[in-house]
Amino acid sequence: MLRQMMLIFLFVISSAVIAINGWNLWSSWQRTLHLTEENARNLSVSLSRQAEDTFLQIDLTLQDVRDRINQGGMEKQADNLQKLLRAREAALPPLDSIVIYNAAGYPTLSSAAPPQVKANSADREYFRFHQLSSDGKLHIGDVVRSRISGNMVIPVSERLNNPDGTFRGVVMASIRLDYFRQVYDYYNLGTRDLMALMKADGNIMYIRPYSNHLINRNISLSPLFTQLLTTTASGAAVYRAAVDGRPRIFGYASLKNYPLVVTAGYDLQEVRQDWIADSLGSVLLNLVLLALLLLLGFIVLRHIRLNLHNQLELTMVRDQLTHMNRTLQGLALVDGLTGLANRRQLDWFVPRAMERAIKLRTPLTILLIDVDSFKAYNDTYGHLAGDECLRKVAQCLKRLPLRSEDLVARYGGEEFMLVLTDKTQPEAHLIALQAVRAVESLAMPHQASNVAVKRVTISIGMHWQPRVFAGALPTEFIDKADEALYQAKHRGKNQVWVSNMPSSIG
Ligand SMILES: Nc1nc2c(ncn2[C@@H]2O[C@H](COP(=O)(O)OP(=O)(O)OP(=O)(O)O)[C@@H](O)[C@H]2O)c(=O)[nH]1
Repeated sequence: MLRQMMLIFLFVISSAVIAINGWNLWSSWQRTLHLTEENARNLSVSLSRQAEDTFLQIDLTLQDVRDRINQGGMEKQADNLQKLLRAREAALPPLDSIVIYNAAGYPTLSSAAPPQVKANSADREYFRFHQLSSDGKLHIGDVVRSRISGNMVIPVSERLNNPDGTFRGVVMASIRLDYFRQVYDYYNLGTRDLMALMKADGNIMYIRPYSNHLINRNISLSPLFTQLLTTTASGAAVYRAAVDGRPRIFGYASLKNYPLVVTAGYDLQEVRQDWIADSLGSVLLNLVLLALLLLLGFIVLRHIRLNLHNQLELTMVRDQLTHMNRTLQGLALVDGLTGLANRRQLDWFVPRAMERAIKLRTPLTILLIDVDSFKAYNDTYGHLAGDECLRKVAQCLKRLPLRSEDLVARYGGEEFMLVLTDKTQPEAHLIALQAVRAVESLAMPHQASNVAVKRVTISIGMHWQPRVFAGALPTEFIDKADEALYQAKHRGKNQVWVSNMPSSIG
């Protein structure tokens, strides 16, 4: 029972420790995910603001140049425009150059003097865009390598119109890609974490970690464009990056005024590794505590088992001793030849029977039984046959209708005694007569007997006492029965003689 309780206790405690730790780990992981999503979202919003500012400054510069050209023409204010372009380039760090192209695609004015005639841009995507589109909006083109500076740049441009609305050329400000490298490197991120500036159509403009072959790659099939941006302008989510298929915790934000999107993604595996490294200490500590608890539990269990084992052994030894004791007691109280109670038991029993009779005021009877002419039997049939004869007489006496309170015992030699409790005199007498007849009925031949039937017979001296009074001695009873036995023998044997009776009832 104790063992089962201990096992249940250990099971419950270990399950509770494991469950609590599991729960803690799970909530800690959920917290980490949530915090990382928050960080990613904040970072992407911050990057989008920075990009918004950068493009706004360029936008305003281009609008200014366009307005001046529209108002005063190109040729008249060429010098002033040239100065303006240089001043703006110097004032705006992201700028690589500002160039004004004519309708044929040749640079007519540039912040980088002198304008290179060879650097024709008529084939550029942004140039063709403005050639075809007359809406006059700011256009952010694909990343290109500048034919003026040789740098990778993002061309931001506006269309220039003749007074009649026909295409006059393009004013283009190029932003150095390197500028975004500087900005993005400012943030201390892991090697697999990712930041990207993209056009709203999914074209990558800048990506960190930088990879040349990813520039201008279109990832419009990424969940960012197919799902997330269709519902919210900014947010966070876990998905596989389109560029390398690695799962990341992404934050994303669209720019308010420009068709651009910024994402910042924390590598899920790195986040998990950091989280594991952080949690490992407490997990190990808990595991060690659990192991210690289990160890302690099993030591206690072992002690319980040993104690139970010892107790079991002690019980077995006790039972064996009790059994041996009973056997010894039995041996000490039983007559070896006949299996009846022996003299020792009889000596103990008679006073108890007397006490009981005194207490209950019931009669008590003693029958003293003697095998007739037994010396002659021994002499005739031998001592062993004599033993066998005694055994048979004993069995015969055992079969008498006695109660558990009565006792039949071997009194000594060829003599037996019957102690009958709570019997009326006729009842006791009847039992005595039954005993005499039963032995005679055994029909054991006894040629040397001086009893006429020439069989083994017994004589019984009976003493019946209606009341036993306090102070009476066992010997008084036995003596009376002995006297009666004497009478039975004297009067011809094979009969019962009742003490104080005038004649035997044979
Ligand atoms: N075989 C055998 N004989 C025993 C045992 N105990 C006593 N005897 C014998 O029993 C006989 C008793 O004989 P006695 O006391 O002279 O009396 P009896 O011959 O029976 O004559 P009555 O009593 O007058 O009939 C003795 O010879 C004992 O040796 C015993 O355990 N086994």
